[in-house]
Amino acid sequence: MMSHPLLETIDSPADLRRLERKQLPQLAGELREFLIESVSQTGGHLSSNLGTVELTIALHAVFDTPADRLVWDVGHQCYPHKILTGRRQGMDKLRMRHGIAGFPKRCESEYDTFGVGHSSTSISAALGMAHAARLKGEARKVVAIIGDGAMSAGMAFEAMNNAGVGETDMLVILNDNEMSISPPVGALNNILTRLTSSKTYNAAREAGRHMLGFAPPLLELARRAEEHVKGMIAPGTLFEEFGFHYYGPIDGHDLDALIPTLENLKQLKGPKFLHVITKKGQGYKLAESDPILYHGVGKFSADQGIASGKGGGKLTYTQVFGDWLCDMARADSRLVAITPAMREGSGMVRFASEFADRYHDVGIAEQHAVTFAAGLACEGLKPVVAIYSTFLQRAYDQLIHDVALQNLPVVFAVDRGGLVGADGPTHHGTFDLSFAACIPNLVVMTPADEAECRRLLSTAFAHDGPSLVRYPRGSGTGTLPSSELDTLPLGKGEIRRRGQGVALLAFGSLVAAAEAAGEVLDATVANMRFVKPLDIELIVELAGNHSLLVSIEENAVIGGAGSEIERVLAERGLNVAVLRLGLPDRFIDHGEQGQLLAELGLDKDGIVRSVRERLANQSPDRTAQ
Ligand SMILES: Cc1ncc(C[n+]2csc(CCOP(=O)(O)OP(=O)(O)O)c2C)c(N)n1
Ligand SMILES: CC(=O)[C@@H](O)[C@H](O)COP(=O)(O)O
Ligand SMILES: [Mg+2]
Repeated sequence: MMSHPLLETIDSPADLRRLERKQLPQLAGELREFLIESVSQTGGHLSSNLGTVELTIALHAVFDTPADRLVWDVGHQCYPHKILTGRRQGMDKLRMRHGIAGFPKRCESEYDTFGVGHSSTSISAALGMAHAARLKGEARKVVAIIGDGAMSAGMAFEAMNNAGVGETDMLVILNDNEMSISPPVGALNNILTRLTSSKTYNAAREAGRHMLGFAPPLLELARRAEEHVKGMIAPGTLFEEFGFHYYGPIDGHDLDALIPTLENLKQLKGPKFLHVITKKGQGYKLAESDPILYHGVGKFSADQGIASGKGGGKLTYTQVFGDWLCDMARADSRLVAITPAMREGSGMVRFASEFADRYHDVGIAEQHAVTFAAGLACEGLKPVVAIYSTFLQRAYDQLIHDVALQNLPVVFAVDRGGLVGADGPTHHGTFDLSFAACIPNLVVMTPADEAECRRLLSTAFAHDGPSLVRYPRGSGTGTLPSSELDTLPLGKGEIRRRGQGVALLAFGSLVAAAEAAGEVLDATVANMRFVKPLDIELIVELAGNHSLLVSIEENAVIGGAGSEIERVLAERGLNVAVLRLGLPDRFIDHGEQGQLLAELGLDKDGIVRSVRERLANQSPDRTAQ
């Protein structure tokens, strides 16, 4: 690591506030350099953090943090904030087991005012904090910092709608870098582009400094500034119509514009909206020219950049889905595909270019994505919603009310099911089997490997009703899918191995670990494939000739597939011992996927251990069969 003499003197924002204004550009330079070095060694979110260096310095310089509240949206741009709030040295374990989290986390620091990872919560949370401050008679300031992508979500507008009618003091900063993970979409993006590309923007960049940049007489100046900016940029922006006082756009990399503007805004009352223009990847040429590639990175060489694909890597489930989507689209013209702003992560880049008119990126709008799919299905199309498990949580009512209740044939390709690793508890997809299994009409499938994933996607597509195929982040056993679009029988599992006494009933990502454990235990191993409809015939058969049934799933053990198996057995009066293995009733921290599974006893050794312990404690009348 290079030395960062000024940055190394900053252990808290109070240290930063002691610096002279003229030292801040040097601090920004060192902070940016430190970010590139440290993220290249740990992996993490890079482009967004490079874009918020100056904004973060300005916020901590102007506001009295932690008494004043900074509320970051999504939180993937919070590394400069972490570094300046006493966690610089923790950056070498960023997102690693027992290291600091990749997102703001209340239990990690008093400066992390709101836990986050999902987008578009900041304005609501900040409004709540601002109301609380008013009710408690506390003079603190509250600032929400939200990106242009996150701003497109319904939740952000629900909060604006609520905040704009009152006089509650709060500042919303729109960090507009004209990017979501992929290029931004939608009408809001067009509005922002008009605001920032108008002829007056360059003038406004200068004017922003002059109008809000010098203090006395502050209120008079600010009032004039407000009117002036409003009139100069646009006669009435969308945000003003919501009841916010709109300022900007200003250059979010210019500390001389940011600091005086924030100082003045800090003293104005009511809901305020500051539009800041930044560049994703700022200051690191490679990330500036490919902010998508550098949005979320693994380890890489800071000098050389991310090595271009060498090929030969294991096929991921995401790629299996992406290939299937293109093949199925070619075979069936009714297929349309929808992503809520996750084109790259969901494996849809090729589909988007080959089937542009059947591809819909709806922005960060999971609820809309699902109901939009329902509408398409009503008219005879076959929508495929590609969505991360954790983000589907946002659209639970839409899944039930708009899709399942009307028995509409929408396919949910649910990626990142189970533990996702470094993103941690905000992003683990560990509840979907529980929340999907209880929905009538919905078929719920868990492929055991990549080849089966493709076949279950085809099965889902052929099914005349709602269906969900849930697969994990990364690769599985490496079983290569065929190029066919063949299907599997609905609600039928398979026996992978016949053994004695114990039957392991495994779902999806844990079938391979169950098979390995089955070898050690000489147990029967079933690949259950379907959480709904469960293969009841298979369960009854296994209950008849084994003394212990063990359900194994990468999902909350409460309400998951194992619970369903127990329910089926109880309903039929089958008295066989059941051990349910799955995720415990607590949130699982960040860490490497395999390591987390091992710690939770969901790898081969853990399964063997749990089964042996259970057999050792099992009463003799239940082990007699
Ligand atoms: C509810 C939800 N949906 C999707 C995501 C995935 N996601 C994380 S960052 C991001 C883009 C956010 O864009 P923006 O707010 O403009 O921030 P930027 O990446 O440009 O810094 C998306 C889609 C998420 N975190 N939460
Ligand atoms: C912040 C966010 O929500 C995304 O950037 C997420 O971290 C992507 O996860 P994957 O790396 O699994 O695509
Ligand atoms: Mg953005």
